[in-house]
Amino acid sequence: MGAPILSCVHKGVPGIFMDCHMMVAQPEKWVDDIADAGGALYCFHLEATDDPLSLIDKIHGRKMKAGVAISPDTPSTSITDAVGAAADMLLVMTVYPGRGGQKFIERCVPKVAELRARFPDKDIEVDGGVGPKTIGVCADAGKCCSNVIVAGTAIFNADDPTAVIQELKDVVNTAQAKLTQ
Ligand SMILES: O=C(CO)[C@H](O)[C@H](O)COP(=O)(O)O
Repeated sequence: MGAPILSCVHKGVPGIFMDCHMMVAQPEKWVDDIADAGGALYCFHLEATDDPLSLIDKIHGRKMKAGVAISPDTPSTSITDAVGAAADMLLVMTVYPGRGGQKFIERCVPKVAELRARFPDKDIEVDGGVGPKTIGVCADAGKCCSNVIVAGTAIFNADDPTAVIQELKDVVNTAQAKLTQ
């Protein structure tokens, strides 16, 4: 989806929070377009830039939140303490970027735990192959603790998408509640 579609969605759904995951080369180029289209969060891939801190500044300068994504083969330690502190959200991809419907890559899960240990107050998102069978390991307090979930196939292919959304939310909310006890 490009900026023109985002603009239409923004106009049609007032108040929508558009989390824009930019699987693009040269993510610096699209910040203004996405901001002008009403993007609320601009998430770029760490692998796609040489200067993540300047990019985060640029995103914040356009009044958007900044997300930093890592692909399955990128270690979580590539997100330095400075980058993690500057970002608003960290995204651990649990499939290779490119298309929906891929199998969840469980070996990526420990990266969520490592990031949660270093950045206890950040939003940490998982994206790729997440559904009722895999949500537990993504959300489970104490083991992993991602609090933002992207799910495509599990919802769009479900007989009852509303029920699946509720199930995913319930698992995350239960895990988050354990954390505050
Ligand atoms: O963009 C993606 C991969 O490039 C996402 O993983 C995808 O949109 C989520 O879909 P699914 O839940 O089917 O993995």
